[in-house]
Amino acid sequence: MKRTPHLLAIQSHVVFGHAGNSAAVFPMQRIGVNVWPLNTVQFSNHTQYGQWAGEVLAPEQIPALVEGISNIGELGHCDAVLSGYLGSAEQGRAILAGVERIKAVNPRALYLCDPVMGHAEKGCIVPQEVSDFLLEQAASVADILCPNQLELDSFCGRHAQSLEDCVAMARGLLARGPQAVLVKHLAYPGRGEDAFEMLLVTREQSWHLRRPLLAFPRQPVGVGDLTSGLFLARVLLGDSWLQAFEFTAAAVHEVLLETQACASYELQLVRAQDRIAHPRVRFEAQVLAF
Ligand SMILES: Nc1ncnc2c1ncn2[C@@H]1O[C@H](COP(=O)(O)OP(=O)(O)O)[C@@H](O)[C@H]1O
Ligand SMILES: Cc1ncc(COP(=O)(O)O)c(C=O)c1O
Ligand SMILES: [Mg+2]
Repeated sequence: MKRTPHLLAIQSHVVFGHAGNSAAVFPMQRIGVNVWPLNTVQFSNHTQYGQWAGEVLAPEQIPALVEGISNIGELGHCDAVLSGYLGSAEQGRAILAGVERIKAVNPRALYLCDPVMGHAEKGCIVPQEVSDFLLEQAASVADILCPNQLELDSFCGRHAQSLEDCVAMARGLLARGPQAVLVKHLAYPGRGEDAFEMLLVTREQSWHLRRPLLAFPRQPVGVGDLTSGLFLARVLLGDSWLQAFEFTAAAVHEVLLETQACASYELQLVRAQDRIAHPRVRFEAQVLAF
């Protein structure tokens, strides 16, 4: 029997709705991964509501919790670490120490970093020191980086001019150490207006994928977290980079279709659960020549 992978997911938790772990944990479990959620913050709701209650986890809790898992002899079973929304840069440094510790007992373990940097206009609020930490420290430790366009641009210190430029920028990130860069959402000048585009760049190949752009009165939050979580889960389940990319695009699209059909601002993960596990749609990624 195939072993069920184990994944330590370190990102935000919201009591109401879906962002961070509250967007990623259930879908990853639903497709067959044992998830160990470690919540960097516990907020009442995601920050794009403009107000929230709750607390940031004290950074010393991260090594303490990793130590606790080590003490019961389970740390070596961790196949991957995922990090997303961070409450502080100190939390980020504690995560990197945890990743180092896990890799020492399981050198095959992967680290996926979703460099959530915030989007002031959209109301996603992340402290500046967190962005600095992601740029200066996390990118070189990650095996997989999952920026959106804004985060890719921040990493490179300039705005992408074209799709080819996005590939070049992602290759620049690969040069820092990661094996794969998944750009969850492209927004370069001159792109088509009718599609939602994604990009996957590895050392060997680059792929571009289009899925339909859906209209929402308010853009749902947590789509990025759902995307990075499903991508890592599928890689752990044995998919190639390309298979994981195409599956993720299809499963996320299914969630958005369900969310749109319910006219909901929050992702409809429970209602879409069977469609997450067995997407009805399929999007084929195209190999890029450049
Ligand atoms: N198919 C789609 N149609 C329309 N909007 C989408 C679709 N897929 C994702 N989105 C939206 O696109 C945005 C992606 O945000 P972006 O900043 O690129 O990544 P992240 O979710 O990591 O913040 C989100 O607002 C999400 O709700
Ligand atoms: C608490 C929290 N976590 C995570 C996110 C990131 O969500 P997304 O996947 O849309 O980037 C947000 C965005 O507002 C948030 O408020
Ligand atoms: Mg994001």
